[in-house]
Amino acid sequence: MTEFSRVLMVVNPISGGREKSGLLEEVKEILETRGLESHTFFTSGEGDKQALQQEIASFDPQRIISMGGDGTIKLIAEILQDNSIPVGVFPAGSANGLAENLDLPTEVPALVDVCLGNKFIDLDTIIINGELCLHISDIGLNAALIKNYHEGNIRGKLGYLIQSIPTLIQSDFPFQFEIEINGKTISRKAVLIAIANAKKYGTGANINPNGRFDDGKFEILIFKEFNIPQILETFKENVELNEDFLEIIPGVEAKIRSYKNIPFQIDGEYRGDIKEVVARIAPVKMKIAVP
Ligand SMILES: Nc1ncnc2c1ncn2[C@@H]1O[C@H](COP(=O)(O)OP(=O)(O)OP(=O)(O)O)[C@@H](O)[C@H]1O
Repeated sequence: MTEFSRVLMVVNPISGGREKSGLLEEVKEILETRGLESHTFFTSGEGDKQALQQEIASFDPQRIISMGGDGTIKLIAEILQDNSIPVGVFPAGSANGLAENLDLPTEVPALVDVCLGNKFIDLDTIIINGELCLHISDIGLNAALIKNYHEGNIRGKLGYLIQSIPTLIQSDFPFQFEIEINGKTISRKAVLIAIANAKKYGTGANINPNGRFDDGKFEILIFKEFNIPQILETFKENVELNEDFLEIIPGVEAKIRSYKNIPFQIDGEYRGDIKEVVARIAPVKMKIAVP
């Protein structure tokens, strides 16, 4: 028996390039069978923050289900600003970076069970250059790949794969960085530096094997070389990465500087070529339903 009655579905109708009316009907039917009242809010891509804020204020949901990609979860997090309303995640985006880390079931009824269940994590959130980050942000080669992916025509993992070769040829890595963390300033040459709340990228690559997204910290991941065997290692269940490839520094506040403008991304969205990244753990946590 669920101890609440109002469920708000927040649906991005275009996420992942997938039509989802059938999926939505299936979920709504399950909610109805359980005697739950549901509303559906469709994002439009414009003015969503204000419109969703109004919907939450008027419907007063006790549970929210996000049906979209990381951008949709982020929209909800920006509005909630605390962990009072638990959020269930229905992965329906192009990469689903956060969901990849939650070990969610794939069958619809089982996923609805998780979204409505009583097991939660208090997800840390990071503010990076003034923007909320739930999952992973990075500067360097991966962000260059995301930039080229968004400029290309092919979506999904194949699109990333197709963009990887021109990205590698065009990019003049390694880049020179200066990193301020835990009261120290260090210099490093790296192909990319990530600020990670989670363990895995949306592609499934396990780049931060000891990371936890509810420990009040993030990890700075310094990838020092482009090493294909080590990259392939990140797709294994028990990852062993050597220090010549990856250096990991946990922290709550950090500044990363590059001597020239290089691509930067937050949660899979390219955010321009920049020279400085400032990150700090935010006081706000997000309550996410997990299996
Ligand atoms: N109805 C809509 N039409 C166009 N864009 C929309 C719509 N609803 C939301 N968006 C945009 O979709 C983005 C969020 O997408 P989301 O992360 O949910 O899915 P995604 O498939 O992973 O996205 P992307 O393919 O951009 O990575 C935001 O930029 C938002 O403004």
